[in-house]
Amino acid sequence: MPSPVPAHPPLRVAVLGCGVVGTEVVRLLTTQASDLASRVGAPLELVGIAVRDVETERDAVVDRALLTADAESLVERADVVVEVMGGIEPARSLLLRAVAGGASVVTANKALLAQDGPTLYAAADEAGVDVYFEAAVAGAIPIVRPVRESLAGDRVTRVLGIVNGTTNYVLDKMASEGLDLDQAVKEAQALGYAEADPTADVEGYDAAAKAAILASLAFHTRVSIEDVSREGITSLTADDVLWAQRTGYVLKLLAIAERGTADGVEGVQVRVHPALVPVSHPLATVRGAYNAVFIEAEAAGELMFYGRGAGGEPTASAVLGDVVSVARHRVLGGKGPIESRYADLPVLPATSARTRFQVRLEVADRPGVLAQVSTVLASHDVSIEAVRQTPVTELPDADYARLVITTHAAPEHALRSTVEAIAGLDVVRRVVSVLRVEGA
Ligand SMILES: NC(=O)c1ccc[n+]([C@@H]2O[C@H](COP(=O)([O-])OP(=O)(O)OC[C@H]3O[C@@H](n4cnc5c(N)ncnc54)[C@H](O)[C@@H]3O)[C@@H](O)[C@H]2O)c1
Ligand SMILES: N[C@@H](CCO)C(=O)O
Ligand code: NA
Repeated sequence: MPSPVPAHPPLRVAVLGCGVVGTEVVRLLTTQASDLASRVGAPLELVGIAVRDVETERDAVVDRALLTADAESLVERADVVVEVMGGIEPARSLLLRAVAGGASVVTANKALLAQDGPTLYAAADEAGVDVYFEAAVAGAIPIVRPVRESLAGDRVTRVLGIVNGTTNYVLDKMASEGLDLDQAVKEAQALGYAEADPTADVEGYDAAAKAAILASLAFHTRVSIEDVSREGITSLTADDVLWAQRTGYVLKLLAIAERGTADGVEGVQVRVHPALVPVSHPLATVRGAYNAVFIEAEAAGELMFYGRGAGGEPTASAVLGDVVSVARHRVLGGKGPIESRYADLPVLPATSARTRFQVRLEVADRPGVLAQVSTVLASHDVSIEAVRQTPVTELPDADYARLVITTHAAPEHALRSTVEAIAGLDVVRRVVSVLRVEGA
């Protein structure tokens, strides 16, 4: 026998946006209504769905009578506002209006939070309502709550994540099926993983937004998207993917936030860029649109959170979890955590990061070349970990060889000047690529 639904008055829920995620949120709110009511202690009554155009064709689960183009008045009739429309405006104004009117909010909008989250957090704190955003980072994976609550007693030192499903899907398809970047992006769009403008995915903006949110939570410091050094995957070639495989790595777009020092100052360093991950590292096994976040904390040690990072249904799971939490607070009292920024660490320049690198070169195939290249590395204090030289067998007349050099950790600025000096050597025909190695 299902337990009887307690006699608390219904909580009014408004959903803003009815696209990939919104449709699934509406579906779960509708089909799981009875279980959700039991878990919350009150029925969740869907009072409206804000859309751009009420005439647009919709999934059958969406009750057309609930559609409205008037999002402003909808938020004023709700106890809980779910924002899944994306973009900065009008999402920001609508959420501020919602909290000012006493509603708690749940949002999947990492772009907004990474750009101007603190304005919303402050307004919600002032109004005594909740802001929950589990879906904003790594879709269905519980990561916001673990970092902001479960790890609140520990000292996080590093967060390393695959937090963009589209780019992971694209890189995986390039490696496993030889698709080119554009073909793979189209597939990711069709599957509902990509942002409205997939440039946000492939140029790393989406991952940078998530990196900023994770860094803020993990290090109790305000980090905005402008603080994140960012590089996307658009300059990666099929050849880069192939050479990664040949040398024992997998190419991934990583979001990295870590404690560090620059000129004796302790702070945090936050960056997004493609990186070679050794095949033996847990992050190398993350395929398709899956995401994973690897956390190092002083007492907990290493933790990895893994699951579906994109797609309507998985993202809606995270949204609904938040809806239940904020709704429970309405029924039972209590409130979720507020913004924690007491540590106020400086955000260090990207050039202060120390990483390993893999440099691929085309060099003259004659004696003494390797010695010249390694002399340049040594004179810049960059230490070599491995070198691999391969003749160019597919071009019988080629008078050059391929050289792949993997370095030990070196500061980014040292590596840049080293590569410049190597490129200037007569025996070097071309610097083909310079990629960071992470997770080793
Ligand atoms: N798709 C995913 O896998 C995923 C995962 C995690 C988070 N998110 C986030 O969830 C949000 C929604 O993503 P999506 O993939 O569902 O996008 P989408 O483009 O499929 O849906 C957004 C919907 O909101 C509507 N909308 C936009 N502006 C509006 C306005 N001013 N008034 C009324 N309706 C408006 C659009 O018409 C569209 O139907 C974004 O913030 C996105 O970053 C998406
Ligand atoms: N476009 C995003 C959606 C999930 O935030 C991705 O590909 O990961
Ligand atoms: Na999540």
